[in-house]
Amino acid sequence: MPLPHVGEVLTTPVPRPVSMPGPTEPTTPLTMSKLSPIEQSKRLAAYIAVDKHIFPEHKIIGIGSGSTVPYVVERIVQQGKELNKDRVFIPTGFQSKELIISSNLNLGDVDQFPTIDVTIDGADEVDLELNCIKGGGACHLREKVLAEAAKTFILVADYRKNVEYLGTAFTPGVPIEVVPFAYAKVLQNLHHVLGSRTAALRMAKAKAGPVVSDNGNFIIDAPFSREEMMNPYSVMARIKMLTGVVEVGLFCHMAQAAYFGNQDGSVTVKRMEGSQVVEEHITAP
Ligand SMILES: O=C(CO)[C@H](O)[C@H](O)COP(=O)(O)O
Repeated sequence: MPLPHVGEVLTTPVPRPVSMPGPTEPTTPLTMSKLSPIEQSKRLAAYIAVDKHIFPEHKIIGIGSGSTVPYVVERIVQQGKELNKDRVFIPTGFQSKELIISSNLNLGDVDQFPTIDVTIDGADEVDLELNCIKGGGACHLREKVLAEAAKTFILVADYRKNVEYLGTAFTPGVPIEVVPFAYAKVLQNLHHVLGSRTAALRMAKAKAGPVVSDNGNFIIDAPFSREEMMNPYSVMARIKMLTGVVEVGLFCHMAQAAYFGNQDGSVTVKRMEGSQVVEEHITAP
């Protein structure tokens, strides 16, 4: 699939259910769709990330969680059955597992494929150095395993997630997965040892009681000060030392690039070049 160039008009088939045959799909500019502006920007970021990073030689692909990732899968499906028949897709949780199955893609797991060619995932926020907060959907344990297993780890998000420092717009705090029997002790340590005074157990919305992750664990959301979040690695390391913590939703120095769909139809790309993060803009009118 040819890659879009800066300034190129990116066109795409009109989305349809993946199981529906559609040999003669009309081509419509990407930004002329009925999606809301936010959804359009998520889709733009996802499509460009797939075009730039998922190549025919990539056979083992990690699929993240959240509301941006369905557009990643939509674009991968558009690469065609021939390319996808020899690929295996590894999910980061229940949602992406269902997405892979309903898109008629081959499902695998990271215990069969501990090395992944490319993982593409969403993010709750990404900072200047490509560190990110993940776990707004409580999937960050598996997400981190798939990010670490990947030769290339790519983030996709809308413009609201593109920030200077973590914790700017995403205010609930750092998502922390904990084993259920240890949650009260971990909370106490967060409050009194690490100084996250308002750290709280994440409660379910349509169920009485706490959110339970795909791994059967609880989630704590722990806010930290701006000053502390300027060094997310240190925050992550201190939380991870607490007994009972399974994983922390701070992904530091893991992503090679992040794609942010903007309201004006452009995409901001932040990518690692050596040890520097460089930023560029791709226009897809
Ligand atoms: O970390 C995650 C789930 O645990 C998601 O990737 C994150 O919440 C982003 O989701 P969205 O694409 O809906 O903004």
